[in-house]
Amino acid sequence: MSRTDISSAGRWRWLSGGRQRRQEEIILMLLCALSIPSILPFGIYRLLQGSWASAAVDMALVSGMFAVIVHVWRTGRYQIASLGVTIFYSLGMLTTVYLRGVSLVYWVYPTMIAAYFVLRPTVALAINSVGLVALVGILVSQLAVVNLMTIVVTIGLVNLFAYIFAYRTGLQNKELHTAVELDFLTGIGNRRALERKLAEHAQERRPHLESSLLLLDLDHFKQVNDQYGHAAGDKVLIRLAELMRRHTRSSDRLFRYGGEEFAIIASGAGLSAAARLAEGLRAAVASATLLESHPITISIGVTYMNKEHTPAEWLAQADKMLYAAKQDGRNAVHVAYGSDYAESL
Ligand SMILES: Nc1nc2c(ncn2[C@@H]2O[C@H](COP(=O)(O)OP(=O)(O)OP(=O)(O)O)[C@@H](O)[C@H]2O)c(=O)[nH]1
Repeated sequence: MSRTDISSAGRWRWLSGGRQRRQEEIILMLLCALSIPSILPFGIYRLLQGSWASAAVDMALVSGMFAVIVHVWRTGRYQIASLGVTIFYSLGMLTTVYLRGVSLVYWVYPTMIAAYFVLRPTVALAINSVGLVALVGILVSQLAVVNLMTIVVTIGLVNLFAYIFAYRTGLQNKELHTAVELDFLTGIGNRRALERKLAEHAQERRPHLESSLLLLDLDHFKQVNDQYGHAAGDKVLIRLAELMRRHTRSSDRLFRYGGEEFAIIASGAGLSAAARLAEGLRAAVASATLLESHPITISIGVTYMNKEHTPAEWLAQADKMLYAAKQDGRNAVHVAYGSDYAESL
């Protein structure tokens, strides 16, 4: 885990129950948690007034929010819960307006905006549009056309602005994520991207999606820098990344995780396929001209990403193999076979 990840995880630790949680989970739980004190007093007030139907709607909303918090807290699953909360909230809001009339239409605005916090903008817009049509159906007999139009136009504008804001924020987040995870020199993933991909694979529940990890290191790269200069060294790094791209599948993920250290997550590759890929890469680099008048070679350590082990253990195992390849005289591939690993050549 990078230092930034550790510090942001620390910031949310009190909310996460000691577990690392996605931002979406926390937003959904916070939204539900804030809804409870916002709705509960009205539910109690209506109970005291004897407005049983309205009180029942309020109490159902409060109980629903509480159930969602418990579900997301325990399972970490937020996608279906987000959709469920939005639909549940919208139905509650419509029922309240139906039961108590137009004076409660103010609840429509925060309810609809909340949808953009927990759902993709297009899904939120679709649900809110259906909600708006239903609202018009409820209010059409109670209001003059001009008043109904005012409500429709203001709700429409609130949705339009919320949609544009959510869409732009999503786009910026995506761009930021891409930029933060790219190696500026070679254009492949950086260490942060590698750590995220390893963590994702560790959490992947489908057992047939196996992968292997290759760690590659340029041999005697210091000599290249010392003899030809840093710019020539940079050119070698760029050319090596290009060669790696050509020799891997589009589903494989490439990273520069250190100065002259690269990694590949070979998707769908068991240990034998990964060993063949590593050997092919080693031979391709040895026979390519990455630097004119100077032979360039790489050493590679390979390990199977066994789900019984952690990302840190995969990295340590591959690093051990890389070290062994260096000890073996370099320009070599070492593969972690043994009882710990699922496959052998
Ligand atoms: N040009 C360039 N050089 C880099 C970059 N990052 C690290 N290096 C160089 O990579 C070299 C790594 O040297 P060492 O760790 O001694 O490894 P080595 O010379 O490759 O030796 P072995 O790994 O043992 O084969 C150093 O000279 C670093 O300056 C970079 O971004 N560009």
